Amino acid sequence: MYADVPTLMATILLASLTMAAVMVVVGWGMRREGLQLWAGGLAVHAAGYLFLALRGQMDQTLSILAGNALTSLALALLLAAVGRFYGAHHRWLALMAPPALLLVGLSLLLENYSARVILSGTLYAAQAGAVAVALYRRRNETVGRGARLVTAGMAVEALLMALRAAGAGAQGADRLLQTGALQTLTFFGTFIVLLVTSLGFIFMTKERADEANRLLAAADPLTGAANRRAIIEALDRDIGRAIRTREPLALMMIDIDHFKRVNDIHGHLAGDAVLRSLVSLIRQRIRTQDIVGRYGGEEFLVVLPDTSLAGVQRLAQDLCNAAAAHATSYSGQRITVTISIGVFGGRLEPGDSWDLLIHAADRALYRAKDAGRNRVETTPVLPRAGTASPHPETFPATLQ
Ligand SMILES: Nc1nc2c(ncn2[C@@H]2O[C@H](COP(=O)(O)OP(=O)(O)OP(=O)(O)O)[C@@H](O)[C@H]2O)c(=O)[nH]1
Repeated sequence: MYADVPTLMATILLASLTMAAVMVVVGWGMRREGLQLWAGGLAVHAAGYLFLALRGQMDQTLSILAGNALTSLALALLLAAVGRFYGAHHRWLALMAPPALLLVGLSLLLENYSARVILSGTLYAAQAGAVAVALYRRRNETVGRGARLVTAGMAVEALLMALRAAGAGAQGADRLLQTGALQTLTFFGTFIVLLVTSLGFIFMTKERADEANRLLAAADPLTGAANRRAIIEALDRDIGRAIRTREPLALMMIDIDHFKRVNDIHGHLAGDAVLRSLVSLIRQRIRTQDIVGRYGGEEFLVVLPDTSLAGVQRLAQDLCNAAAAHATSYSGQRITVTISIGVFGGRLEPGDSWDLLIHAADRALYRAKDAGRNRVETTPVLPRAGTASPHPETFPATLQ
């Protein structure tokens, strides 16, 4: 099936304009996400196709030069949009080099159709490939599937354009301008890529906003640690994994000693600063897979997957010493506190639940307080038998 080229061009033009309009609406007020740049790229793409489609009804040189330079500029804007999404600084000179190069090259090759297709196809392929590579490099920083759509779409576009250039090189014929299998393939391909990548980019911004909201909802606003619900959910999830893998799991319950005095002597805001600096002290010492969460006022939980009792004991003692040696500066005052830590560490069995672990760590903490504070107490034992639910009020709705 060979399709009529002007019809295909008009379809791409309309699709570009429609997607640009959709992005302007979706991205209103989100300038930093790059949606506006992507929409600008689509609008420029539409303008490029208008010049290309009007060949025969306008000056041919203008149609060729403007049509191709604008198409290349559109791809440069898409690359800029991806850069903006990741907060990178634009290197406008490098971005504008391909359209400028194309403009100069095509002016010199006006009489040679296949050379023009080879040049433009090669440059478009490089530009689309650059977008795919930029996204692929940042794959670990990206949440969701939107970026994968854009990466795949741009890789396909690069391939199509390379094919187009190679086809022109092989055929060396003016046939490409008319309807032909390759021509139809590249136009249909570009049409699909345009829709897939634009939707993918919208998903990217949406997924990132969702992730930011999710993190915000899971964080304790004062300290930035996971909030009570989030830390219990993390503990519950890691318990399930530890039971499956038979790896040990550890839990620390950390409580600031005589914290009431800090508030009474230095004020509540100074107390808040102490809480924040304790969390950063903990964070400096734990691994990336460990999670710290605020369980209550001045009580924190740290969940440590794949950690033995001996390992967590060393870490807890180190934390205890570090906290005692640390002073929080707050409006000219230097506030020192000590902490007590109750630790559970060991292997779990099917049926063990998060409230058992919290109960075990809580009991150890109680012993640490009882033994004079500023110390670590550990237990490898869970209060399994006859302990129905020591903290029934702490069940988050999602875990019931
Ligand atoms: N500044 C501040 N204080 C808090 C916050 N949440 C709870 N607190 C205070 O933490 C203190 C906890 O006091 P207690 O439970 O008596 O315990 P403690 O004084 O630390 O004594 P021990 O735990 O027995 O060593 C109370 O004074 C609470 O007001 C908070 O977000 N900010």
